[in-house]
Amino acid sequence: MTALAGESLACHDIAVTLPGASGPVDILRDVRFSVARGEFVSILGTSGTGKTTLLRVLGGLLAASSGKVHWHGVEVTGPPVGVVTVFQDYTHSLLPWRTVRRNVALGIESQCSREERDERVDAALSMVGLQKRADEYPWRLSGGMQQRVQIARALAMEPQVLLMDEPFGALDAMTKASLQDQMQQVQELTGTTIVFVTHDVEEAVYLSDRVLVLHGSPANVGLSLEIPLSRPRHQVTTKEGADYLELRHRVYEALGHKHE
Ligand SMILES: Nc1ncnc2c1ncn2[C@@H]1O[C@H](COP(=O)(O)OP(=O)(O)OP(=O)(O)O)[C@@H](O)[C@H]1O
Repeated sequence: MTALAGESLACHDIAVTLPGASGPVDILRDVRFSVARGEFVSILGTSGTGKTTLLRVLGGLLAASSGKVHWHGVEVTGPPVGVVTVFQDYTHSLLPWRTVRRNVALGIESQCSREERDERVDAALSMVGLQKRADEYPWRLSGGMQQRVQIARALAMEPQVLLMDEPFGALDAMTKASLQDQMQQVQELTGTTIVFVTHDVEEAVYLSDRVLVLHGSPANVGLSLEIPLSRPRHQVTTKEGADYLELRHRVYEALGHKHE
């Protein structure tokens, strides 16, 4: 199958059934959508709807029970080169005996010369504002900084697609807002396609070009909503706009929160 022009990832009728305590459980059914190159797509849904499961299928970390994922028109049968996943749990993904710099280098060590590796690590650290902490150990850094190290590691791999599973879920509101803005800048600079799982409606509307809401059991895409807010976006002014509030309202409704 050839990819449509500008298409990056595409899900064709994905279904996932997983073993449950009392037999197989259908988690996802008839999930179909595509993500354009350079697009920022968020996936929302109530707890347990299958967001992480869908992200794992997209990243080739879990095989769908039926249906296919295509990456530039080629079927995904394992983690594709160029598609990198960032998880919420930064504490377990950083190696405490390696400095920040050497943690960031982890994914590219065997792939490039020392000079190129150093250049890519420096560029990634600068994108997340951590150049000055490069020679420290990650356990000396705050939670937000540790998550930035994990993101820098993914960026050093120069991915075409970043799959992010609630990357800011464990952070306080101020740190989260600052990382959201850093992600906006990184995407503007690199043109990376981002698929972003979150529980946070405000975060999804603020960051995305499109929001997908999973619903039902088994779940499929209940809402696919374009977010045509101008960029760059601003934490205060964007969120005060009537268009932002209307989009946020529609996402809440799709999640089942009705205003009486
Ligand atoms: N390895 C597994 N084996 C069996 N069932 C699983 C497995 N992983 C997830 N599940 C089940 O699949 C369903 C969807 O889980 P998933 O983690 O994808 O949901 P989610 O929308 O990401 O949830 P949350 O928002 O709470 O993180 C849940 O019912 C979960 O119990």
